[in-house]
Amino acid sequence: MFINMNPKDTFAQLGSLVGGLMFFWAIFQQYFPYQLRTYLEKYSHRLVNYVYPYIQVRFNDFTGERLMRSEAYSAIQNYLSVNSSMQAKRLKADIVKKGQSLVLSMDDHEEVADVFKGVKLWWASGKNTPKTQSVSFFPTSDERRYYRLTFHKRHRDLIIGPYLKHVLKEGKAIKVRNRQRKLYTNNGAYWSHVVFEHPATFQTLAMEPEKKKEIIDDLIAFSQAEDFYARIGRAWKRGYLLYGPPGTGKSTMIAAMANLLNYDIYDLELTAVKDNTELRRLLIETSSKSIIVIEDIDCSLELTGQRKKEKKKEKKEDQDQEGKDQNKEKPSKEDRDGKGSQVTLSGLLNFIDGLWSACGGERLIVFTTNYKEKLDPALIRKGRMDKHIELSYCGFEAFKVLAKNYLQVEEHSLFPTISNLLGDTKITPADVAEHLMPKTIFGDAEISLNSLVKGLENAKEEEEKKAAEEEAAKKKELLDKKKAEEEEGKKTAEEETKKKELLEKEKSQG
Ligand SMILES: Nc1ncnc2c1ncn2[C@@H]1O[C@H](COP(=O)(O)OP(=O)(O)OP(=O)(O)O)[C@@H](O)[C@H]1O
Ligand SMILES: [Mg+2]
Repeated sequence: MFINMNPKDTFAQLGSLVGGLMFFWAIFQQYFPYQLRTYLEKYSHRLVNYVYPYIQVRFNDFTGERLMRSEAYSAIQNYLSVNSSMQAKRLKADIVKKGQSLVLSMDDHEEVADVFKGVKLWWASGKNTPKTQSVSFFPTSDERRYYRLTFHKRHRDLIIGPYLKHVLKEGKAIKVRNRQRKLYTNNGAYWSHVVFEHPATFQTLAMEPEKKKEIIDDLIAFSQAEDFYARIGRAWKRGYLLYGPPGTGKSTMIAAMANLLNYDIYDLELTAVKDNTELRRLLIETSSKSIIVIEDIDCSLELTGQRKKEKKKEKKEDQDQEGKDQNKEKPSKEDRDGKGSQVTLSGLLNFIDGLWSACGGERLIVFTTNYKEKLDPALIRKGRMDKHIELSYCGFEAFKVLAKNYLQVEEHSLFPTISNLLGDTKITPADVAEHLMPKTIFGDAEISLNSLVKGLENAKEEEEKKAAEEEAAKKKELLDKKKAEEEEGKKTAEEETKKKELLEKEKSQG
């Protein structure tokens, strides 16, 4: 009768046989005296347990008196989505990420099998419909769903312990992967968010392949290092400093990081934060699996007291020095509306090191700047900013990534010329990308590459002109200095002779 059935089903059949017998008992129960009845019930349960060596665990979708949605139920639902879509015949589909993807789960009264460390077990879905008088073809809100896990009692320790832990962890991870990610920005002391849908990935990011691989490996190692951080007693966070000229891909890299790790982004505008207390409050509100970004840290952190004065002086000197250089000073909010943030460097440092990071884990902190040398060394020391990544002008390897992405071209006769020109010129990936944008509706690669060559030649010419001008200015400066020195020497010599003459005159008179 039970040939070709899995052992659990065989026992289930046996179980229903025993159940049937018990049903008949129930009918006759009424006619038996009470004591005899309880005696029989006790032994019938023992008999069932003896014949049916499987354990069942039930996970309801709502738990507690106030009927809270069970976290375990939704984790199990996510965990079973892969098995369900392969094994179950009747499935339920749900849309996540605002219509971007479908998640399948098994329909009511379906069963799927799973294997853990060589042990087979079964998950069945079911629902309890409340006993009501009225008959309805539509689902009622009182329906309670559940998952029932069945396994052999000799695997009790393995399933109750490691297996269920594994199910919950995996289920939560799948949920995180399926969730709609968010980009948070602070409006004063409060975060507001929009859906984060930046298409940048590390594949589309133009930079040398080895450097890119190193960063990806570092990020993945971090995201999987929960146990390691717990073991060494450090908060699970990591700081990145991205520095380089404007248009070299700092912001693009942050988006690629978020897309790689499936993290949310908190874009913190420091100049809009009133003081350290507000800063702390904002940071405590950030969730785990997120990147906290402070862009242009050199511009946004206005320091109070002595440091502020020093910084202003420094800024002025730097501006004098850089002159017409492509200086991209952004006015701070203080400059814009006359009342500024009181956030101090020490407040910021406390936030990076501080206890706030103990609540929840998995956070990246990313600072970007165009001028790394302007930053206070305390801010960027190891342990605070663990990894310093320079994003620089476009080299040939980075160009090849852009050519492949923008033009779908991996080889071209113009490549050697472009390679030479890139070696001699400082051009940002943003400028290269602009040349590679399709110029016609057909997106002719030849036209784009020629435009780039022309752009590079112009840039080279300008750089040479600038260098020649600088050289001439330097020469002139040297000449002027020499002239001034000569004149100074002449002046002192004249004064000396005058003094001598005066002395001699005094002597002859005396
Ligand atoms: N390395 C790169 N790879 C791919 N695209 C890039 C890269 N760098 C720049 N771009 C392109 O140039 C544009 C500007 O880049 P991005 O905003 O990332 O620069 P940034 O370094 O953050 O500049 P800023 O210092 O002004 O904030 C992006 O939209 C992107 O398309
Ligand atoms: Mg940027």
